[in-house]
Amino acid sequence: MRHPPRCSNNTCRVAYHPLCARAAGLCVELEDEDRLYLLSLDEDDTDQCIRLLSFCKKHRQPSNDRMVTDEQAGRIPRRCSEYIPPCNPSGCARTEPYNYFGRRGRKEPEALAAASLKRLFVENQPYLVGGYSQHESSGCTIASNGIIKSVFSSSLQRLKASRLSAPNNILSMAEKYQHMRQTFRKRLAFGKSGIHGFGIFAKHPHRAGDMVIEYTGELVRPPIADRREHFIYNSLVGAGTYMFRIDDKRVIDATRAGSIAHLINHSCEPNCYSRVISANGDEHIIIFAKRDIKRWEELTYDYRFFSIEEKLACYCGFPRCRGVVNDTEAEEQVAKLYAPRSELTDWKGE
Ligand SMILES: C[S@@+](CC[C@H](N)C(=O)[O-])C[C@H]1O[C@@H](n2cnc3c(N)ncnc32)[C@H](O)[C@@H]1O
Repeated sequence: MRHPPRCSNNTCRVAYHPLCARAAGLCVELEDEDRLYLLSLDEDDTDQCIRLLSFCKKHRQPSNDRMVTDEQAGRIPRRCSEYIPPCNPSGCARTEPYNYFGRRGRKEPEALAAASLKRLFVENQPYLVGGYSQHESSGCTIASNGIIKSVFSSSLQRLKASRLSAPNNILSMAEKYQHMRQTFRKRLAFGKSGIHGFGIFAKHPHRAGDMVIEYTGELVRPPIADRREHFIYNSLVGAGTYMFRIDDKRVIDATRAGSIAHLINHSCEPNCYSRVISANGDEHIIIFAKRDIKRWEELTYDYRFFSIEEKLACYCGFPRCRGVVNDTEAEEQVAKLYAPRSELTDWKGE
């Protein structure tokens, strides 16, 4: 993810670190947010670039300013001082919780604040592939030892049928991986989510089993991830946590580096799922389509958040929402073996 290194005002040369800018309360927002609901990734850009506008203290301005100069949208250009904001039922637009009316599910500010506090504890977990398993539509078999076998018959047919059909020679998981990397900018966009903050949306329909995007970032050990969460990012990033736990020894930190996959929100009825796969000798966290996904659907997967003690309220708003992001089933299993320290007594022997 690349952020603007300096003030978006054309004449200004003030530069700052994007996370510091956010912490300092500088305006950091989507370009042309008023006109575009979703921002497409620049297809020619070789970086995975999220285009955000930010302004230094001097040029910081209400977001209405861009409405003022938005000639393309057919509005009459006016001076900022002449702009009168529309009436807001609660009296002041700035008191509204973010995207209040656009949210699905529960939206109480207290619940949002609680979720924000608990974000520290959220870690996505992929499904680790054990033994041999074959996803219905992926057309490939992944072995636990990392050897990938291609199932030639169905893979090619399905890829051809897909809207963004892959070249005919794509057969193996490694080749599908390459294809996914080459096409994700054309297939995905990010924008404001009805669930939380920003989310990722499908610009094209996807089919069940399609490799959608890789979750990339910095590979760190859990103690480092914990330290970063508690001491660094908590004060700098307001949106959520971007840690993805692969296993007990490895965590992907996508806070400062990585793909836009870190913007995919959780849902209790997700249209995607995560898997660790081996391709080209390396392991990768891949987000796969769980079912057919329509154009402009928001991508979601089950975070499988695990914590016996913490509950994180879920806002996915789907009928079968568990109410929490937690993996309640897994937690129940472990809870049977779990006892708080206070209830533990010394082993006396028999
Ligand atoms: C990896 S971020 C997802 C992107 C996030 N929407 C953003 O704008 O940065 C994970 C954070 O998003 C929030 N989140 C994602 N899905 C959620 C859901 N279904 N309900 C509540 N909060 C959610 C949580 O705060 C979580 O810590």
